[in-house]
Amino acid sequence: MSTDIDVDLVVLGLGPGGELLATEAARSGLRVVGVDERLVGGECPYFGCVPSKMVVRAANALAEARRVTGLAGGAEVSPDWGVVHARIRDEATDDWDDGVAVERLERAGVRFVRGHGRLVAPGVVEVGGTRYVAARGVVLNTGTSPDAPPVAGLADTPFWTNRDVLRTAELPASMVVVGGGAIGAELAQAFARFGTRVSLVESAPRVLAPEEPEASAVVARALSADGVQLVTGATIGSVAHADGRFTVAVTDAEGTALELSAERLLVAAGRRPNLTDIGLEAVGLDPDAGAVDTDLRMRAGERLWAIGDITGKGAYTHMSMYQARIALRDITGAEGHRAEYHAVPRVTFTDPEVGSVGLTEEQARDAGIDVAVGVAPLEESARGWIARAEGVVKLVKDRDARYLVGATSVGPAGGEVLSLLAAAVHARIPVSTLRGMPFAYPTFHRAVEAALEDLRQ
Ligand SMILES: Cc1cc2nc3c(=O)[nH]c(=O)nc-3n(C[C@H](O)[C@H](O)[C@H](O)COP(=O)(O)OP(=O)(O)OC[C@H]3O[C@@H](n4cnc5c(N)ncnc54)[C@H](O)[C@@H]3O)c2cc1C
Ligand SMILES: NC(=O)c1ccc[n+]([C@@H]2O[C@H](COP(=O)([O-])OP(=O)(O)OC[C@H]3O[C@@H](n4cnc5c(N)ncnc54)[C@H](O)[C@@H]3O)[C@@H](O)[C@H]2O)c1
Repeated sequence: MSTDIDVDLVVLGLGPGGELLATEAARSGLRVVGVDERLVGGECPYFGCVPSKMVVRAANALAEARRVTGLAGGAEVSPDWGVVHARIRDEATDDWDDGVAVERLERAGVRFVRGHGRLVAPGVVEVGGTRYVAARGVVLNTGTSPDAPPVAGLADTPFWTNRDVLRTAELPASMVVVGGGAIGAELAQAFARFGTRVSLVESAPRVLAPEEPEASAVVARALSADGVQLVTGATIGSVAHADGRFTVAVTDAEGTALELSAERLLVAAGRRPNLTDIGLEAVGLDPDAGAVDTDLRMRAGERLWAIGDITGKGAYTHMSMYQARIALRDITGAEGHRAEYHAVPRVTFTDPEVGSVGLTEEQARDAGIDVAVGVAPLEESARGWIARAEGVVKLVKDRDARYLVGATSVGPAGGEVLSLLAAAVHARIPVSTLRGMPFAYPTFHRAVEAALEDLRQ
C-alpha cells in the first residue's frame, strides 16, 4: 500500500536548474517536494563544472608560472596534486556531502526526499512507496550519467569517469583519456600540466569536433605543446586491465596499430540521459527518445515540464538554470521571456579557452544560410602579440540578414571575449552597427574588430 501526499509541485532530480526552481517555487508559496537519489545540486558542483574548473585553474597557474621563463626570468614549479584535491574536497564539495545544499533547500521551504523517483501518472511521482500528487505538476531535471562506448573488454575494467577522476587524491603517473570532447580535452591538458603522461584518443578526425575547425586546430597544438599524445580518427579495438595497468589497443587515422599502456583510463566519451527509469511511459512519453521534447515554456506534457541536459538543448549548467527560470514563470503564471536557442553560449576551458555561440560555419551552411565568414588570428592583435598568445576569432554572418548567426573566440580569455559575441548573436545586432564601435586598445577582443573587417573580403 502506498501513501498519497498532496503537494503543489514535485521537482524530480535536483541538478542546478531543479535546485533553483524548487527553491524559488517554495519561496513563492507553493508546497514543493524536491527529489534526488544522489547529491542536491547534481553533477556540476560535485563531479562537473566546479571541481573540473578548480583543476583547470590550478593547472593554468602551473602553466603561467612556466611562462616566466622567456618573459621575466626564471621560476621553479613543483606541482602538488594534493593542494587541488584538498580544495575540491574541502571548499567545493564538503567531501562530496550535500548537507549544506539540503539545509538551504529546506530553509527555503522545500520538502526534500532522497530516493529514486518515478512518474506513475500525470502529476504523480512515487518515491519509495510514497506517492506525491502534485496539483500544479512535475518538473523533470534528471540530467545525465557518464556513458561508456561498446569497446571489447572495457566494461570489465576499473576505468574512471568524471566521477572518479575529480575525486582522486593521487595523481596518476600515466592516463589514457578516451574522448576529446570538452571533458576529455580540459582534463587531458590539466593532468598533463600536473605531470601525468597523457594520451588522448578521439574517434572523430579532430578534438572538440563540434567546434569550428580553427578552434580544434589551436587546441590540438596546445595539447601537444603540453605533452599530450593525441590520437585522432582513432578506433579502439579493445581494453584490458592487468597488474594495475590498462592496455588500450587503438588503430589511428592512418591505420597504424598502437598499444597504449597507462596506470589509469578515463572514459569521457559522452553522456547518457537519465530517462529510461523515470516512468516516462506512464505519461505517454518515449523513454528511449534520447531527449524530452519541450515547448518554449519548457512544457513537456500534461502538468509536466522538463529542464536541463535531458531537453537536448545544450548540456550546460547555464542552460539548466535558464530553462528553470522559464519553467518557473510558467508554473507561477509570471510574465517573461520564453526559451530562445539561437544564441546558446558555451565555453571549453582548455588553455586557450574556446568560447562559441550560435551556429558554426558548417551548421549555418547546412541550414541553407548564405554565409560570409571573417577570421582573425589572435596573435595578430596587439595584445595577442604582446602576450605571445595563440587564438582566433571567427564570425559567421548571414549575408541576407546582415547579422552574425555564430561566432567563436579562442584565446587566453576566449570565454570572456565571447560575451560581446553572444550579445551580438542573441540580439541580432547588425554587422554595420558592430563595425561602428570603437574597440579598446590593446585588448584580446580587438580581434573581433579585425574579424569584422575580414568579413568584407
Ligand atoms: C566533468 C564535467 C565538467 C563540466 N563542465 C561544465 C562547465 O564548465 N560549464 C557548464 O555549463 N557545464 C559543464 N558541465 C555540464 C553540467 O554539469 C550539466 O550541464 C549540469 O549539471 C546540468 O545538468 P542538469 O540540470 O540536467 O542535471 P544534473 O546536474 O545531471 O543533475 C541531475 C540530478 O537528478 C538526479 N536524478 C536523476 N534521476 C533521478 C531519479 N529517477 N530520482 C531522483 N533523482 C534523480 C541525479 O541524482 C542528479 O542529482 C560539465 C559536466 C561534467 C561531467
Ligand atoms: N566547459 C563546458 O561547458 C563543459 C565541460 C565538460 C562537459 N560539458 C558538457 O558535458 C557534456 C559531456 O562531455 P563529454 O566530453 O563527455 O562528451 P562529448 O559528447 O562532448 O564528447 C565525447 C567525445 O568522445 C568521443 N568518443 C565517443 N566514443 C568514442 C570512442 N569509442 N573512442 C574514442 N572517442 C570516442 C566523441 O567523438 C566525442 O568527441 C558535453 O556535451 C558538454 O555539454 C561542458
